[in-house]
Amino acid sequence: EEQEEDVLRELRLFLRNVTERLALDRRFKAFTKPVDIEEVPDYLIVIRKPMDLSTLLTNIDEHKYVTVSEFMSDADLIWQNALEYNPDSDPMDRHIRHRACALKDTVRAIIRDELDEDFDRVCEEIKESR
Ligand SMILES: COC(=O)[C@H](Cc1ccco1)c1ccncc1
Repeated sequence: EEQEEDVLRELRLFLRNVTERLALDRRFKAFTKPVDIEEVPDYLIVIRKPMDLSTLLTNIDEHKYVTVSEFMSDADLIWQNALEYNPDSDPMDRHIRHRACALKDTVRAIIRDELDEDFDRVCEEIKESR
């Protein structure tokens, strides 16, 4: 009902704010747009589900997420894909993996510090009811 749509609107505002703050962080520049398949032709062979911060924003606007947990599953793909596609010991791979780990830790810290657990529970109840 209307109260539920008010809750999901607030969820989208929270998720947009988190995602935009990540996209402004210079460490996460490589994660802001999809990996360029022309530049990296084997990327889709290795990575089954590409994800990036701009796609998270599109998903939010398309009402794809009813809970923070659903958002986190896609957000986690960004750093997981980077660790998987860039596993080597060369400095470039180590650099993107360091940034991937920083992204993982930063998302978790923001959610821990800023997501109200009662609000999250209401979102989970809406999800269960649908
Ligand atoms: C999330 O970004 C990536 O996984 C690409 C993969 C990539 C390899 C070559 C071109 O792009 C990346 C970008 C910047 N620095 C390292 C790797």
